Amino acid sequence: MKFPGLRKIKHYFPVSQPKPQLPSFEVRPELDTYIVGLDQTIVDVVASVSDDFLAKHNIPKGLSNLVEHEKANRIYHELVVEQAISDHFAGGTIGNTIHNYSVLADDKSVLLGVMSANIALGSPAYHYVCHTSSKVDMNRLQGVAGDIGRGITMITPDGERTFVIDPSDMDQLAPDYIPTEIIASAAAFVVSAYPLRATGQPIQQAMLKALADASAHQVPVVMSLGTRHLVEENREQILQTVSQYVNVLAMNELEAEALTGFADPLLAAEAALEFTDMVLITAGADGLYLCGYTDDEIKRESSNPIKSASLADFNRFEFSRPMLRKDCHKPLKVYSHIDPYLGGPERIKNTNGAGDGALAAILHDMAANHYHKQVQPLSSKHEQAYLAYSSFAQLCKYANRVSYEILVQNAPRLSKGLPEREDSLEEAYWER
Ligand SMILES: Nc1ncnc2c1ncn2[C@@H]1O[C@H](COP(=O)(O)OP(=O)(O)OP(=O)(O)O)[C@@H](O)[C@H]1O
Ligand SMILES: Nc1nc2c(ncn2[C@@H]2O[C@H](CO)[C@@H](O)[C@H]2O)c(=O)[nH]1
Repeated sequence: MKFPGLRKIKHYFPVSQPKPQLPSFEVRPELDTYIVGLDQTIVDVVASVSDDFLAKHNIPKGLSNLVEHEKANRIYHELVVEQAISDHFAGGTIGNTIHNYSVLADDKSVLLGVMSANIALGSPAYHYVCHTSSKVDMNRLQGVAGDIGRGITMITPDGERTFVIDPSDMDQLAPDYIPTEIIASAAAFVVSAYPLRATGQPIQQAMLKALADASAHQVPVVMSLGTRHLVEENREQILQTVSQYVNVLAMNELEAEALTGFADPLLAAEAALEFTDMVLITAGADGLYLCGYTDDEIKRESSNPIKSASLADFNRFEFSRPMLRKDCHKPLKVYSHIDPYLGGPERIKNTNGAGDGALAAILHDMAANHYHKQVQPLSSKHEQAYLAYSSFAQLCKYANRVSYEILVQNAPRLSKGLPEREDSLEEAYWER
């Protein structure tokens, strides 16, 4: 476990102690710190297209559109003929998130989903496996006869990405392949709302089983919302699932509006905190917001400039550490916001996965807290039951930094961790 982007070290974080056992790629619940993600396994087929191409095929821009196999095939072959396809990347919003977690934390994660039982060279499954970190444990995947999903990722000249999803066998994950004992010892369980649109498919039951397992074992549940029209079309079901199971909700500002009715991210976060414990809202060129709860008795005042927007002085207590609402004697809502790192890259060719990257950073910090608590249970860092190692403000810095890295490398999965020298983000970030 690498330390998640540090300020000045005040607490001992034992990362250099050698592990007593021989290393193993398979997760060992009693020994390892890891997170578990459940996803529809998807390979992203990346192509450059014009806005006219989207209009011609009647594809709403910026969204993830589930289409029937015939239509996806027609579009795919047209792109092949036009030589518009530039790459195949492993994708899936949670696959990306846990891969990025494993790269950032330099530690293990477990992927639950399906995989083609026989992988042919150049097949979607082949590309998926080639582009996934070896620290992502794929031993728990369910083998299927057909292909994993194919997500045609169309990048328009403005850098926006639009998906056409051809599911193939990606929704065949059965509840029998949910390993309760692995989820029970995880530092967090992460899932997206996408399976909720796979009506009548086995993955819905599998997801419910995993959510129930995580809740039963007090494993924090993290959910990302996916795409705006998914939220519009399944709003009631999502609200019910979030209220029942979810501790950390991640979404962009469009999804937040579809869920809460508020276009303003702070008001959307305030509303969402009525049914979950922490909210990450990414807002493109406006940066990101992280909001949640702390106990009024241990709140910490920010030394950053105090900002007002739709809520007055909203970031006043952003130096507090997040807690579950149920663990606070007197819950206080805390809000933090950050502008894009260095104002964002000079030129953005592809925004795909920037939000997933931010969530991976939050998960790293949550897992670091879990790790630290296991090895330093008497540390003052654990006098209260905190959800993360760092403060809201520090989490924002880290998440924002990771999103930037995804944007500059034009791919949703990190190929390497953040530069060592930036393990102290403070100097590198704030003084430029
Ligand atoms: N145009 C931009 N300029 C500067 N920073 C940006 C821009 N777009 C995105 N970012 C950075 O990336 C983060 C996440 O971006 P965004 O809100 O687009 O995520 P998203 O829509 O959830 O993405 P995805 O679903 O593809 O993962 C932002 O919070 C910001 O830090
Ligand atoms: N699981 C899942 N991921 C998706 C879907 N549509 C787009 N994505 C992924 O979202 C990622 C970007 O956030 C891409 O890498 C896509 O593969 C979907 O329907 N299900």
